[in-house]
Amino acid sequence: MLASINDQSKSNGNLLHARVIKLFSLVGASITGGMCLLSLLGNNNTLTLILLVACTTYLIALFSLKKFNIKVSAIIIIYSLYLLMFYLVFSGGVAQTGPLWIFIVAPVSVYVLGFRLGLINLAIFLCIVCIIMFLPQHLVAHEAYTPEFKLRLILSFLTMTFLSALYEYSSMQFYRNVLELSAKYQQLAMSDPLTKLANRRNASAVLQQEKARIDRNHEPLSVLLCDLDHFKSVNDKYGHNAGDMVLMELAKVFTDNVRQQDCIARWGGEEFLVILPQTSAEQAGIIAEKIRLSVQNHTIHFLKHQIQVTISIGISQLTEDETIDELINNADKCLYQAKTLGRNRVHP
Ligand SMILES: Nc1nc2c(ncn2[C@@H]2O[C@H](COP(=O)(O)OP(=O)(O)OP(=O)(O)O)[C@@H](O)[C@H]2O)c(=O)[nH]1
Repeated sequence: MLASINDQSKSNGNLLHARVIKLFSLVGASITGGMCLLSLLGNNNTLTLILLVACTTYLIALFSLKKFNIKVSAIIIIYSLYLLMFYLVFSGGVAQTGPLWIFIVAPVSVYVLGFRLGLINLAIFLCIVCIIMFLPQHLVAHEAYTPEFKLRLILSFLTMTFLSALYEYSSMQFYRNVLELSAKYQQLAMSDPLTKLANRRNASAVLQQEKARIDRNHEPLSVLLCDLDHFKSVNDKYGHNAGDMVLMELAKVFTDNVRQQDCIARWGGEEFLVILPQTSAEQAGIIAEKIRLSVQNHTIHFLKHQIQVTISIGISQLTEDETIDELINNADKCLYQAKTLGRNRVHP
């Protein structure tokens, strides 16, 4: 149950990520589309063609977000953006303004690729930009920038990268803290503070889930309702702290005697509910007897006292047309029978 709540938080995060990537693609397509028209009017054919390709690529990224997944769109956005920037630095764009656009690469990279991968990609990106700018003209003819311009471009790009990484890192930490905190509060809301077992609310949710499951696969499900015998006298004789200790120890005994897939809950004060999926009443009887004997043979040490307790157990198996309330009521009736027949026993 807790895992599913955490999964839900993560899928909400993914949904937000998908929305932002969608926005990036839309903004990218609109800007490159607009710039494409401007360069067409300015008769710059090569730039027009490149911007048209970029605009189409962003539209493909937007489309692939609906058809495929976020990762494909993210890769398309980032690497097409890099290629466009390399071209703008190489050609100088319009009146040497091309390199100004490289500043958008830093925040987009760390957001889309994440902190680590984003930084690695930015380092490689900057190296390639430097190679383009410092490439000797006699090797490949490209836009020539003054040394001052190149130095300032690199320094301001590094500053932008640092700020973007810092922002991404702090929002990552914040997101992690929120996830941890929400898991902690969910844990508190679903478990019993004394025994750390599932609480009644949690057990009810598990029962509803199991009911929905067996309505489909028709597998048996049984419950054991266990109640401590004469627990009041334990409290009266040894004190309330000793009583608490008994409850905590019993929680361990229960846990040691059931399978991983079973759920043990503190149903009430000194009442425990064991939910046994894929278990018939007959099989549940064997488990109940095992638990009863383990409790009987277990000695609880509290200060200088050695406390021994017993439990009574009522068993009920869920039938096809039965509700969860009816299942628990039946188990309660069996438990009552076990108590009237002398306690320290399993019924039926
Ligand atoms: N120490 C402690 N005692 C609790 C807790 N919750 C319930 N109890 C006690 O459990 C006792 C239950 O008493 P009863 O309902 O009379 O039942 P019983 O003495 O176990 O007798 P039978 O069930 O008839 O065998 C009460 O004394 C409650 O105070 C708890 O969290 N800690």
